[in-house]
Order: sequence, then structure tokens, then C-alpha cells
Amino acid sequence: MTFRDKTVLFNAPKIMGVLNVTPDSFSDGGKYNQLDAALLQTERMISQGATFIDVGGESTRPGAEPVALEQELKRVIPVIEAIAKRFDVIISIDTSKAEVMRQAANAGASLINDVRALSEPGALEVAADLADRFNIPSCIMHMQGSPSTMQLAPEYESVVDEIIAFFRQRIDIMSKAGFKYHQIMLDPGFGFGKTLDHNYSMLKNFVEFTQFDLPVLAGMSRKSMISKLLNVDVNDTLAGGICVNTVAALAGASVLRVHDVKEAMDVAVIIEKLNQL
Ligand SMILES: Cn1c(SCC(=O)Nc2ccccc2)nc2c(=O)[nH]c(N)nc21
Repeated sequence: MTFRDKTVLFNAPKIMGVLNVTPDSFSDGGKYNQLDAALLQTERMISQGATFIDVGGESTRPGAEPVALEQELKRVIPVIEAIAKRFDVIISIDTSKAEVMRQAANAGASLINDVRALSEPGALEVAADLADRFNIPSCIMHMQGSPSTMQLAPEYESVVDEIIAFFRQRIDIMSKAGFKYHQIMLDPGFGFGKTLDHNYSMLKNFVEFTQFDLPVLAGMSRKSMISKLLNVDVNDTLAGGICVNTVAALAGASVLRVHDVKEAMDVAVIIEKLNQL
């Protein structure tokens, strides 16, 4: 798409900072250290401009082992409570489990981020109830297969069309379950059952995902679609991340889910400037 023949909307995206509270995301296992480190990281991301803090207790990387309910609760609930007590920020709970959604909302979370799009038992009902009673929206993400299988052989007739059809189907199911339209957020799920080319064709056609007039979240930060293409280590994907986030933002992404909040905020501030002229 050249800028000449299409009007590019310069709507600045909001930034969602990633807070991983899985044990492998902290240097040592100590409880105090983990909570303290999480709060320090949260404070840093808020000071850098994050609107959302995404708290996740189950790693959903390719091949990741599922986490038991009790384990996931132990990881995320104390962190959510501590953040809600200290900061004025929107806490997003990254979970697929109905019980984690309910307890996280109780502890102060006000956005549900489910990479399995409310497909687990009870999740749709609990999320719809939280939307109804507390106006808590849900972000539903497309994934082909499950974390343990999704990257074995991703296959699509047309990845963009299949994601669009998935969004249509899930929006219909959520509306029937009681969600109001504005309580739904969409996410094409970069890296979740997609090859490198699938990911870049999703990015190239990102504007298609905005056809529902619902906010669309883009989560490409530090993912293999950057490290593989640029042939760099995951810790050296900052420049690539800024590029893909800029492309997604100009194509209409409302939220960028990132590890590097400062750099994503720089993108948002520059786009906001263009919006004002
Ligand atoms: C929870 N969650 C994840 S976890 C995967 C991840 O960050 N991998 C990863 C992290 C760091 C380095 C390499 C890979 N990705 C998304 C996303 O794209 N959208 C939404 N809505 N939620 C998401």
C-alpha cells in the first residue's frame, strides 16, 4: 500500500507492557524477589508510558508446558493485587482459564487477554459475566492449534482470510454470550501457528483486521518473525520491533503489546504528532 493512493490514519496506538511472571522470567526463584522485581518492572513501564500491563503466568511459547490452575493463580494473583494497590494502570490478565479470569478481576485486573479466545471450559461464560457486571473487555487472539503443536506445520489457504473468518465467528459467539460490541478487542496472533511468511502477510494486510471497527492489538515484540528474518538474537530485535510496530500502528493497530515500552512510546508520540498537523 503506498501512502499516495490510500489515506493513512495517524492514530497513535496505546502501549501494553509485558510482565512475565513465569519462573523462567526472573533470575532467582525467591518469592520476595519475584514480586519486588515485578513491581519495579511495572513502575518502569508505567513511567515509560504504558497504558496496560499484561500479567501472564503461563508461558505460551511454542512447545511450552501447560501450567496447573493453582500454580498459575499463585503466580499472577499476588502480582495483580500488588500492582492494583500501588499504581493507576489498566491491568490485563493473560490467561485462558476461567477461574484465573475471575480471581484476577477480583484482584484488580480490568482487561482479559486470552490467546485461546475464550475457548477453554467456562471461559466464555466467566468473561461475559465480567463484561456484564464490571465492564471488563476481552481481547481474543487467533491461534492455529495449541502452543505445543502450532509451529509444527502451520498451513492456510489464506492466513488473512482465515483470521478474518475467525474474528467474525468469535464476535458472533461473544455477542450471543452477552458481550456488548465495544467490550471486544481483536488480535491476529503473530507467531501463534504461523510461518515467517504468514506473519509478514498478516502485517502487510493488517488494515484488513480493522474492518470490524474494534480495537486490534499487535503483539510482535521480540518474536521469531523479527529475529529469524534479520538473523539476530532475540535480545537484538529492538530495531526490527520498532519497524514492525510502526507498520502495524500506521495500518490501524490500537494497542501494541511490547517488552520495550520506551521505544514503542516513541513510535506513538511521533504518530501523534503527525495526527496533530
Ligand atoms: C500473551 N501473549 C503472547 S506470549 C508470546 C510471546 O510474547 N512470545 C515471545 C516473547 C519474547 C520473546 C519471544 C517470544 N503473545 C501475544 C500476542 O501476540 N497477543 C496477545 N494478545 N497476547 C500475547
